[in-house]
Amino acid sequence: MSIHREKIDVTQLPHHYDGKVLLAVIGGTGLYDLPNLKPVARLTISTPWGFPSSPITISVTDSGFPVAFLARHGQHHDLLPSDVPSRANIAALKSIGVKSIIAFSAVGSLQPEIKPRDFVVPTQIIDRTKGIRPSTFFEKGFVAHAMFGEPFDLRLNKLIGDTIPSKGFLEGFDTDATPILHTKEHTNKGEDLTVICMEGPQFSTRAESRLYRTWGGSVINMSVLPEGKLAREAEISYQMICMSTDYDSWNENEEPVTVETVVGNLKANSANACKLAAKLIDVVSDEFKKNDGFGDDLKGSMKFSVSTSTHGVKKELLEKMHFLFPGYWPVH
Ligand SMILES: CSC[C@H]1O[C@H](OP(=O)(O)O)[C@H](O)[C@@H]1O
Ligand SMILES: Nc1ncnc2[nH]cnc12
Repeated sequence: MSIHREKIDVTQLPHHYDGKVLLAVIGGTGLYDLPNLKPVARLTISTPWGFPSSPITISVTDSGFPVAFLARHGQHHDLLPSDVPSRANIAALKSIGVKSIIAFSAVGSLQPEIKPRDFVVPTQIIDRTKGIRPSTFFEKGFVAHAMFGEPFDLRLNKLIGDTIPSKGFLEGFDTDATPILHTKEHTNKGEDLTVICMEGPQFSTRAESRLYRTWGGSVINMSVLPEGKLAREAEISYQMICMSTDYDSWNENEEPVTVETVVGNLKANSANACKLAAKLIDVVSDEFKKNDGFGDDLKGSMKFSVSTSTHGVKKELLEKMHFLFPGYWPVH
């Protein structure tokens, strides 16, 4: 994929895009656009759960494959982790046809071998949020329970691990950093890589950080939940790519993490993050082009995960759910 150097004023782009967009990238702290792609539309989408964090930019790869991009904390990073409108974000992406999401996140490392500027493809999550974030599309009157034992899409996870080399994936790139891509199968001896999701916005105490290490935590952030849960409910395959920016607070020999450290490493590593994002988009778009059901593993899963008899559900609730699942449950 070549770098798209021509600067385009995204505010002047069309506000509609004809056609489905199968892949989305959610950008976290430090990743507010996809500079390697050509933007072709910018959508403002209203959902029954409000507006997303930012307009959704549709860009195309050199081969014309469209990718949606959403900035999790807003274009100017004005949303706290607890205030990210994750339901609107996921619902808006679903409404334009998205089947797979690659979500980027800046994380603290809980393990010495995960160095600042390394990337991690996690396989498990521990929830340390405080229950203040809306974390389901369902509500009183319409009850459903999604599977979440494997919180990330294992097919997407394996595809990334198998096609992007753990070392040297940035070869030839203008950087003095030599990051590693940590994956369960290729660098972690088949052991899960676990992301702890805390509420924030304050960072962890040393005691908390040490506790998470005893729990088997690999990295820590404030954003994989409820995003991952909502993607699961929306039947969208979801994988987070973590970029390590600091050693959190567990290491007695180092100062506890500050935003300065996080932002310093993000800035120094942003070209690497963009390069990795571009590679991942190419790999996933090739998979979609095979047209063999990639991204469809969850299709239909929520239809049969509902506990409430749909005859008893209020019309307004069913209509709201039809934004996500058109045609699933008939409105009587
Ligand atoms: C600025 S450090 C804490 C902040 O960074 C991470 O954001 P994201 O996951 O969106 O990259 C972390 O989760 C916190 O929200
Ligand atoms: N140490 C940390 N804790 C939580 N979120 C983070 N994002 C980046 N570093 C982090």
